[in-house]
Amino acid sequence: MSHETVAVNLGERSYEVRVGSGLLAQAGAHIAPFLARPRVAVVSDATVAALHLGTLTQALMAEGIEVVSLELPPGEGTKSWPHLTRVTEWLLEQKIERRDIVIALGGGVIGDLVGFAAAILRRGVRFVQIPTSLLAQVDSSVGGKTGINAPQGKNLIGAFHQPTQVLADIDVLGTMQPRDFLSGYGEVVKYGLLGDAVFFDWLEANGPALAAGDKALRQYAVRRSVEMKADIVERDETEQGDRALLNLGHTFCHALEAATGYSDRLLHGEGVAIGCALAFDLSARLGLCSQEDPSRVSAHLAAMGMKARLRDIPGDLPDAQSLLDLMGQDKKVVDGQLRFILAKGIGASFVTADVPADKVLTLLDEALKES
Ligand SMILES: O=C(O)C(=O)C[C@@H](O)[C@H](O)[C@H](O)COP(=O)(O)O
Repeated sequence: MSHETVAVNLGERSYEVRVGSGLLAQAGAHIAPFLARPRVAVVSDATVAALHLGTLTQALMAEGIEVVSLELPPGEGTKSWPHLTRVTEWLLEQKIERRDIVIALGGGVIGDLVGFAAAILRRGVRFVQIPTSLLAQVDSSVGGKTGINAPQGKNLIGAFHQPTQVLADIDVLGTMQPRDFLSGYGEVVKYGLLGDAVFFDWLEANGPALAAGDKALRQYAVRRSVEMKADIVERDETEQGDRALLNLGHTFCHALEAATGYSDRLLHGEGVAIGCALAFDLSARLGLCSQEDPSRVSAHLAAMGMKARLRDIPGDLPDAQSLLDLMGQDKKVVDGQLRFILAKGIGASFVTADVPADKVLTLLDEALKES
């Protein structure tokens, strides 16, 4: 089966992201060249393990690789200290050495948690990402942001630790629930909005067919998203500047996720999509882009059947000031000053600290009152 390769060029931390059909069933052949001895540890969640761990195990064993595996509970609650402790102590019990490879098989939660465990185990072991959700394939498996959540906010504890390889098998997206798939699509839209207007045009034309299951369109969307992420990460691996562009929509999203208790009320990619719509609304209000741009963003999200406005989040939300206070824990805050990703148009985002708090408050207040 054919696959495409996107290189992430980071000197001695460089690696490839392979995108295509049938990669899971060939994982042994892809991973074997990196192994110092024929043994790997796989960490997954119970839902993903039931669907894909058997295929992965067979693929590894076919190459003579011994497999030990651990299954964790699915859900955002797993990105926490207790499960980090469990993973790291299990890897130590399995005598995983520095030159071994740990495999993260799952969505963003498993990738972030296992990547962080790999970063701190014996001061750093290598790991391979096998992302099984759209969100993980286009975003969280690439770029080396690993970590867990804190009561104070999402992803507040973590490390930069690049994977050794990423295997994004398009076929596994076929087992995703539609809501989870569309949540991942929120991150795909983000790439068009932040830096590639032509890609956003393409998504407007092809998004519905892609969501309906067209594999060639899915492969293109994943590959293009990964290319864009790789390009930004190569320029700024540790988010000193440009990498913050990948946070388009996330300042609002992180506050909304905290306000909804990281629950089923709002999935991460849904929050990113709503956050992107709010960032474009704010940009238009500040006179940075035309009023047509936020309308186009909301129209595309609505056409995809996605949440696009605050009113689409079920249940009550806190008031505008409380949401603004939640944004205060954002990792982009410098000297207590919030930084936003705003846009001069579709595909033309930039990072700025020059956003009056009263404009954000008014925007949120009005959005909360929409019915
Ligand atoms: O990789 C990055 O850099 C990103 O910001 C990508 C985001 O889409 C991703 O959701 C990330 O986990 C959020 O990062 P955070 O630093 O705001 O927690």
